[in-house]
Amino acid sequence: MSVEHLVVVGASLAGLRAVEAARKAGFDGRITLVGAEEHLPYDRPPLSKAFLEGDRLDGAPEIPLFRSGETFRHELDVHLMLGEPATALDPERKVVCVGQREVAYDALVLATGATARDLPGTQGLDGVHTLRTVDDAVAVRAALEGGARTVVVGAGFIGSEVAATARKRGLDVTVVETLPTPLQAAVGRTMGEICSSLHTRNATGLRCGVSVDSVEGRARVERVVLSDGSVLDADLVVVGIGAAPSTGWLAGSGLVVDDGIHCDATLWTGVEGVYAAGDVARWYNPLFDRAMRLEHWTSAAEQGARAARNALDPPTARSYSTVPYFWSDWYGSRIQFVGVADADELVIVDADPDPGSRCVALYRAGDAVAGAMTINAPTEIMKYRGMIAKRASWRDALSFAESRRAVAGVS
Ligand SMILES: Cc1cc2nc3c(=O)[nH]c(=O)nc-3n(C[C@H](O)[C@H](O)[C@H](O)COP(=O)(O)OP(=O)(O)OC[C@H]3O[C@@H](n4cnc5c(N)ncnc54)[C@H](O)[C@@H]3O)c2cc1C
Repeated sequence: MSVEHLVVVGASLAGLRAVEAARKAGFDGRITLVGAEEHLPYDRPPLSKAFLEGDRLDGAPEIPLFRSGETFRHELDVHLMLGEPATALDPERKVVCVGQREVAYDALVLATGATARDLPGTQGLDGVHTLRTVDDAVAVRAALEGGARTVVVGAGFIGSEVAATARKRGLDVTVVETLPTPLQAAVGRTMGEICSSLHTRNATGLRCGVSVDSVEGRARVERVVLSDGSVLDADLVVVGIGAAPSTGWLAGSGLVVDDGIHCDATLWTGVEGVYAAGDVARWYNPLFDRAMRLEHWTSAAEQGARAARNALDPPTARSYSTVPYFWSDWYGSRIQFVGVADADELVIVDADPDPGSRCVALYRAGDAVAGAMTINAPTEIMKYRGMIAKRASWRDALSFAESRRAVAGVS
């Protein structure tokens, strides 16, 4: 059956790319984009970076929108249903429920992303925030503008970026992390230690290997009590302890959901006409021969486009494979990572101890390069991404990295 109505649930990066790809592929049927937030699709990475720094005096930070409402309505010819979440999916009747309405589809792309995890016991306490949406970012930014003593819980990307921005504003900041180093889950312990030094060189307090016992205060947060008994005074607590895929509304739909919506290599859920993309999708990545769920900008964008094309024409569906890639900005340094960190060996090819200078590390799996991390070497990282995709040998990757070290050293 040919597709007359494409419905996309989740109006953010993956959902937007799905809509754009459908039109680019020449689809001239109806498209409906359903989004829980009232805002048009906007870009999340700036929310923990430039958006928190902004110095607009009118107190109205600009939302980093991808496209105007005009573009959605006229250029992309999309029917927008914003401000209300989809609450159920009935794949037998091919219907999505949004409030009291039923939206019938021929093809469906699920792009509902992820929701920030709360710190248990902090509900209802003013001054405690997660950072996932632009509304969260407005609240955090207002607190930073007020000069808050800031405690960040979790030294992952988002927590560390918030800490860097708060320090840039000259605020007193402490980051609390349960693991021995920041970013450990993503880049491993050794590279996590190098990331630690970015915090400590910038006078951010870093408390690793401890957890939060309680966050206390009357109506507002006043202090954070740690598992070693120490107490941090705080006006603002930003919780960056990860996100969970937004799948609750799919209960009873028959889709396989377990830490993400399970999909095959073509992003198909196994249910007729239903595909998934972005942070919510757990798909089989042929390049690594394993199922993955990524929370990275690049893969969310690419998956959105691929899922829509496949949903519109299942017989010609193509698989989506990728070398995972993310970046993060801390204190003016750009951290970039490609591939996977669970490797047999890590070699730090280049690590200059000076602040702001470059660092390059490679991860070996068997006799191939499986991952690479750089700090302040933006032109190099994509070379490693290409090598991982082509399954380049470890020897070749290492000799390339060494040759680049020589070049960087003399320039
Ligand atoms: C603060 C922040 C900084 C980041 N920085 C970086 C970075 O530097 N580098 C990087 O690689 N990645 C970064 N990321 C990750 C990147 O932004 C995400 O990977 C990307 O946004 C995922 O896009 P998505 O469309 O899959 O999901 P999301 O962006 O999470 O969007 C999902 C949308 O679906 C909506 N939704 C949820 N449930 C429903 C429902 N039932 N019905 C309708 N709508 C629903 C949500 O409200 C949301 O708008 C950052 C993320 C955040 C939050």
